[in-house]
Amino acid sequence: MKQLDLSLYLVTDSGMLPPGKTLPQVVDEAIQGGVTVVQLREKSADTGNFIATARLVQAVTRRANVPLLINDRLDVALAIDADGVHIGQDDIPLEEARSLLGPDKIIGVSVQTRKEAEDAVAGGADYLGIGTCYSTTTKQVKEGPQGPAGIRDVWERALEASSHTIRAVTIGGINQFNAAHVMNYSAAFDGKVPLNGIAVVSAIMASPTPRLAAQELKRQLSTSSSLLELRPHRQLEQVKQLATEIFAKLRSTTPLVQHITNMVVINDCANACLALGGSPVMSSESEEQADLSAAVSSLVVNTGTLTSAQIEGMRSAMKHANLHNTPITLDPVAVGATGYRSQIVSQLLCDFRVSVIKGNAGEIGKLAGSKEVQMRGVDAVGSGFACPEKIAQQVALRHRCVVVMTGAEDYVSDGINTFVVQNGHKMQGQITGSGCMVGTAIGTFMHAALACKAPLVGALVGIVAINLAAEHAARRPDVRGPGTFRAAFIDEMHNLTLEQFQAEMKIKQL
Ligand SMILES: Cc1ncc(COP(=O)(O)OP(=O)(O)O)c(N)n1
Ligand SMILES: Cc1ncsc1CCOP(=O)(O)O
Repeated sequence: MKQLDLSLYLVTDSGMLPPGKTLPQVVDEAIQGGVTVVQLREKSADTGNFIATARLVQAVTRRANVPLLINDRLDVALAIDADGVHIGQDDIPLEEARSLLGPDKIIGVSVQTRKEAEDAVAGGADYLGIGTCYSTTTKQVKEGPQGPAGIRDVWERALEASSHTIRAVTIGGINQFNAAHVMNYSAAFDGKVPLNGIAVVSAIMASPTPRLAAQELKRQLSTSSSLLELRPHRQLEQVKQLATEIFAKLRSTTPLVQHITNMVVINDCANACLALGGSPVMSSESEEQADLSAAVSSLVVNTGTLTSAQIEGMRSAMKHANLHNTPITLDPVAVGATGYRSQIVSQLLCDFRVSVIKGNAGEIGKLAGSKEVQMRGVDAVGSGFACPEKIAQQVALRHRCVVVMTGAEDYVSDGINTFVVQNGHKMQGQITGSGCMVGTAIGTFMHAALACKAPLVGALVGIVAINLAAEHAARRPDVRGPGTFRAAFIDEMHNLTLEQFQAEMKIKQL
């Protein structure tokens, strides 16, 4: 196999150069920042200028021992003895390119579909450029963006067709905010086989500081590798031990937990967060999310009473949370109830990496594409799933996150490990917002959970803690109905001790 590190792949565009910088300078700085392969893409240069520019860039790439590929133009590649070419579906056919360049040169092929991937593999491509991932202003593309789920689909086919020998990057709209999410979400076969890298144009070419831009992208790539380690096989005893550690850690750290939540429950969620040991911040204004994100430890996003302004706030907060690797707990309230909500939630899941999705059976069922349990307003209707743990597991695998599906028993899965929580009290169903408070509880523990590299256990701790508080509240003699339960519920979140948590948690592994 040819030596080729595709992890951070720069495609040039001299039309985007920042003022005062030349193309070779930008390429040089980008390589210093960690770019591992360069493709010279000069769409408007005539042949003479293309060759002259290629020679200048080649002096830089050769010095750094980084391969230089030429976009589309075999004649230019041959003229300068480049390391290879990158060709698209409308360019010179792969077989002809191979016979002109010989077996040792690198040939990359752009693919958008499973069929194109199969053909490129059969034709002997060295790597694939799968795209477009997200919308981009750098190139006019014929088809809409595929999102990381579409990229995963093509990547899985390419791997199968090549018996796992082909390499690939994805391209289109990738930047420092979404690079880790793209790598994590597009990884094939239940997240086990990541792409070899990302290809970017504007994220580096248009940056006034290309070295820093490349460094930040590299940092995001290493975040994405570490995400693969967050889902080891777990044993029940180890989970209980970690759960106790996470519970104790929260009380000694007071994390700042930002909520963008609905207007029905906002006050209860803020109080629940405080009572559990967190510090709530309830801002949804998009303009302040960049600043807030530097201080926030965990983000809870709840779609209960969506407005356009709130959606903008969510998108901005989630984008910055992804940049800082801050855990996001998404509560897709009423996701199946209207087409609008479904579309907003699926766009959020396409664009941003979430650590946990928490929902009732109807909401999680909708995300699984199941019709067994449906939504009426914000409530799930129907007799329940024949196999609830499979639904939770399926959604966790699809979205590469932890899924908490609430109900009489609560299912928690990261796709690899699945647990059922048997704590809780039926009075939780008699007050509004108890589901939203589960989202708050999970979000409150999630910072401590990530510090222990255990998001699955963090979600378990959140749901156990709040369910135990409900059990304790319901037992109190002063609780005579939903109103007094609601106040007692918050009290008991505050009063819950580590010893009670340890002794009373009822978790079973499935
Ligand atoms: C790495 C990588 N992937 C895809 C493309 C797109 O190539 P193509 O389809 O040939 O389109 P143009 O680049 O020619 O506009 C690429 N250049 N690099
Ligand atoms: C060349 C190319 N091919 C598919 S999208 C694209 C441009 C990607 O540019 P950017 O990284 O700026 O979105």
